[in-house]
Amino acid sequence: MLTIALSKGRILDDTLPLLAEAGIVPTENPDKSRKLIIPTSQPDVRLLIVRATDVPTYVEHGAADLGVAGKDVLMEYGGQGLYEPLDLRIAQCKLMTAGAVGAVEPKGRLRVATKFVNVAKRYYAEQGRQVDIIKLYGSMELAPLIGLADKIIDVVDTGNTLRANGLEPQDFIAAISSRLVVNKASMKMQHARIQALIDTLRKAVESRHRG
Ligand SMILES: Nc1ncnc2c1ncn2[C@@H]1O[C@H](COP(=O)(O)OP(=O)(O)OP(=O)(O)O)[C@@H](O)[C@H]1O
Ligand SMILES: O=P(O)(O)OC[C@H]1O[C@H](OP(=O)(O)OP(=O)(O)O)[C@H](O)[C@@H]1O
Repeated sequence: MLTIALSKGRILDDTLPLLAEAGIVPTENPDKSRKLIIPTSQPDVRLLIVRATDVPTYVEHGAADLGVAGKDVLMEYGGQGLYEPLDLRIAQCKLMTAGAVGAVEPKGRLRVATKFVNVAKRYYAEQGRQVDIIKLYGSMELAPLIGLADKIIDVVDTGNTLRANGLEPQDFIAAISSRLVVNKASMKMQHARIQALIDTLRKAVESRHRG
């Protein structure tokens, strides 16, 4: 059995057409189903529906052989526990700092609200900047508006969410897209099968971006 961990929403929506090119089609619509284990057209391939931030955990521990996770999530998760053989070039955005339009940087310690605590610590450590990191789980844009933090670190695509809340993007941290991740033991034990799937997905990604 090959088990693939995916999260609902944009990753699922953008990954299903790629899996379809490898002949893997869920037997029911995972967006509508309440089931968390979804069989596919291939009797020995199943999908696990997990939270986006949990994908690396499932794959590293071998509960899933493969998964699809945003580079932001992988940067935050850290470690060497997973193979990351393919950039699927889906769910593309940027990891940025952002703050209130026209805000002046505080002289003392900067307060930064984010769900990417490890990324934030690394980023400001590299800059030699003293910061207080405030962990949030969502609605980061609220923090500077309400005086909880001076800045946020979040993913930005169109910038609409920032604009709608009187914030502006500031410093670029990383280009983000979703990656195929593979459990290290699975890669050894089921090498031919997983490599064939990686090759098919790579071709599907390349043909999409050709021309
Ligand atoms: N506005 C966006 N445009 C493009 N890609 C995005 C955008 N927002 C997030 N992403 C990417 O898609 C991935 C999945 O995002 P999604 O919104 O589905 O989950 P999430 O809300 O971050 O996770 P959770 O539901 O566990 O809180 C993110 O990790 C990021 O890489
Ligand atoms: O620059 P933009 O195009 O506005 O995109 C950025 C927004 O997209 C994501 O939220 P999403 O829409 O996924 O909702 P979520 O908070 O439920 O993840 C992210 O958390 C930002 O708030």
